[in-house]
Amino acid sequence: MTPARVLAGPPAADALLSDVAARAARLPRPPHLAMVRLGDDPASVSYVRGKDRRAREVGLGSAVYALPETTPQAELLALIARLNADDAVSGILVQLPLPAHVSEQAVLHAIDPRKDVDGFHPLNVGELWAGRPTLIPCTPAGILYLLDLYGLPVAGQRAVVVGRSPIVGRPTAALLLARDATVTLAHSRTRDLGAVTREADLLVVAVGQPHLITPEMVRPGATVIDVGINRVPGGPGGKAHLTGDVHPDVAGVAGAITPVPGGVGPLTIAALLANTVTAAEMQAGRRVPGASAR
Ligand SMILES: NC(=O)C1=CN([C@@H]2O[C@H](COP(=O)(O)OP(=O)(O)OC[C@H]3O[C@@H](n4cnc5c(N)ncnc54)[C@H](OP(=O)(O)O)[C@@H]3O)[C@@H](O)[C@H]2O)C=CC1
Ligand SMILES: Nc1nc(=O)c2c([nH]1)NC[C@@H]1CN(c3ccc(C(=O)N[C@@H](CCC(=O)O)C(=O)O)cc3)C=[N+]21
Repeated sequence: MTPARVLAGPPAADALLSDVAARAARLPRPPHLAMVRLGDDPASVSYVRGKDRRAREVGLGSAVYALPETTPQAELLALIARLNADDAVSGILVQLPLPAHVSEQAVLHAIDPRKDVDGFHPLNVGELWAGRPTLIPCTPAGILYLLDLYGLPVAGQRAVVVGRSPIVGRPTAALLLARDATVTLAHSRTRDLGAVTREADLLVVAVGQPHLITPEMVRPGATVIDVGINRVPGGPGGKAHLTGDVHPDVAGVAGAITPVPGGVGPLTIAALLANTVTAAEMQAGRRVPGASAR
């Protein structure tokens, strides 16, 4: 079989970001993204830095609130309340995971749903599952953008999503359903995972286990989206390197596949900035919530 087509993320992200920049330039003032992170987890620091840099590159305002790991929940909620009330702030992102003394649920409920550029507020989650998406979680939005850009069909496809987290698996399943795929959502309690994944025309894997998906679990010709980002030892010079949830040999079976790194990750960031512009457009009265996304 011919090796799978590689669905490269960076060119797709650039295409989305050029549209983001054009939409931002049409607004009366630049959309502004406020990002909050607690503590100094190296991955979080690096992701937030990447988002901040890309935001500026496309003409968005951006500010990072780097708070100590020990910040009390009440203080974090007070900051969110200030950002909610500030008309100059279009979008708010609180980087996850949060330290154990802070309730993720309390924080996500506190963000104004119209500024919720992660799409994690229960109001936006509900709209997504009702098929009326407004601010869509960034990784699922990025995956759909990637599929559309590479001309891969979604409607009518048998889609299997492995992983049911609130930030990736669940909203991806909801979005694929809104786009008329026939969706199965698999997880750690799924019996005979391989039998389920082999049914997929479109397989999305968001688990966090290196090389969980092996070639015999994939239907020949399927499209495989590898969301996993795992840091494993044994990279060049003995350093850790990044690898996905999908075994590299799957490229010999699949019809199309996303690499890690350089696949879904860059689209996640681009989708966040697209959401920031969407939020700013809604706040400027230029867009009706619910009239988007499909
Ligand atoms: N590229 C990007 O932009 C992003 C990448 N990621 C990466 O994606 C991966 C997943 O992240 P996230 O969703 O936050 O992870 P979570 O740990 O929150 O969720 C993992 C999910 O995988 C399921 N799972 C665990 N083991 C198995 C198994 N053996 N078989 C089937 N399902 C299993 C779990 O099932 P159960 O619910 O039953 O426990 C759970 O639903 C990570 O590697 C993360 O780094 C995350 C966000 C963005
Ligand atoms: N509130 C919140 N919103 C998020 O969207 C969110 C979050 N919290 N917490 C953590 C996860 C993870 N995430 C990624 C974003 C970009 C890359 C990315 O750009 N990855 C590059 C490589 C990056 C590297 O080299 O480490 C790539 O795949 O090519 C990865 C992962 C967003 N998340």
